[in-house]
Amino acid sequence: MIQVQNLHFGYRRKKIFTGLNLKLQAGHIYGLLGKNGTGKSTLLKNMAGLLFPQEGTVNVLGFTPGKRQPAFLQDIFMVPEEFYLPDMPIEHLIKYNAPFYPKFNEDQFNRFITEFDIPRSNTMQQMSYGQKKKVLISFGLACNTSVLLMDEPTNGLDIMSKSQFRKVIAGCLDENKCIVISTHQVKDLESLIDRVTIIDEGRILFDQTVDNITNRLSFHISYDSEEIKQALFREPTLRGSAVITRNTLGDESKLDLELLYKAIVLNGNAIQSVFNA
Ligand SMILES: Nc1ncnc2c1ncn2[C@@H]1O[C@H](COP(=O)(O)OP(=O)(O)OP(=O)(O)O)[C@@H](O)[C@H]1O
Repeated sequence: MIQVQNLHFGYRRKKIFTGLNLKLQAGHIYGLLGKNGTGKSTLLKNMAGLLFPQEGTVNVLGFTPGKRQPAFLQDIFMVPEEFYLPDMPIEHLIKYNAPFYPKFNEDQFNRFITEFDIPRSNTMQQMSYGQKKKVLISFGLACNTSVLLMDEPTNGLDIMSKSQFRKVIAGCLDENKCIVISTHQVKDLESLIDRVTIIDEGRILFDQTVDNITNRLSFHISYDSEEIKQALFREPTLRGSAVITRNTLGDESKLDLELLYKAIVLNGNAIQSVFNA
């Protein structure tokens, strides 16, 4: 569905990607993680046709995004980290934008707006940043595009909205859609994503399905000093140590995405060795 091959991209003299490869399939929610400035937004923009590869190719739904063909644009939606919505009521926003998306479903949009508790009578200027963001997310979801890219979607959302966000996203995925979410708010995504992709210094540092991760690794709190010492990664907590160990007993532990991220950044070889074995 999305194939990035040998992507080279940079801003003026600053190289961001020098040969990045990535393949994303339909039916999945991908969590794109990486430190500040590593190129997550840049990658999403290359996929959306907002930036163009300097070398290599990006193929999305069989299209070259940079050509910005109408058939491509009507089947992809990006919720950017920074956005501007013109000052108008929600009805006008729909009236002027929905026609670009043939699969837009107004009933669905209204349902999301209600679930997100958006004051319908307000114009965009009368809404808070979080409320505007929820309008944009609702619109993006209701467009029912095959590809949905979201850059830091939960930034600015309150606690209740974050859990509603997880609920609506999970309800929107089907086997024909691919959702890519770039975020630092890993806790917001933990129960939602089914593949973790970490980029670092222009390359893919880690790319595994959540099933594969929890099959091979166990995430738990340990009080056993020997186990803590042998762990692939450990972090002291107020009660025992949070550890990542090899899942030799077929445990079904819950992925701790923040711990995994730290482990890969700080002790990547140990974690990678489990997957390369
Ligand atoms: N328009 C631009 N002109 C020049 N440099 C840019 C531009 N946009 C981004 N950059 C630089 O490119 C690098 C990658 O930026 P990008 O926004 O893709 O990173 P990111 O991983 O999304 O970061 P964050 O997690 O902070 O959102 C950064 O070092 C940034 O300073």
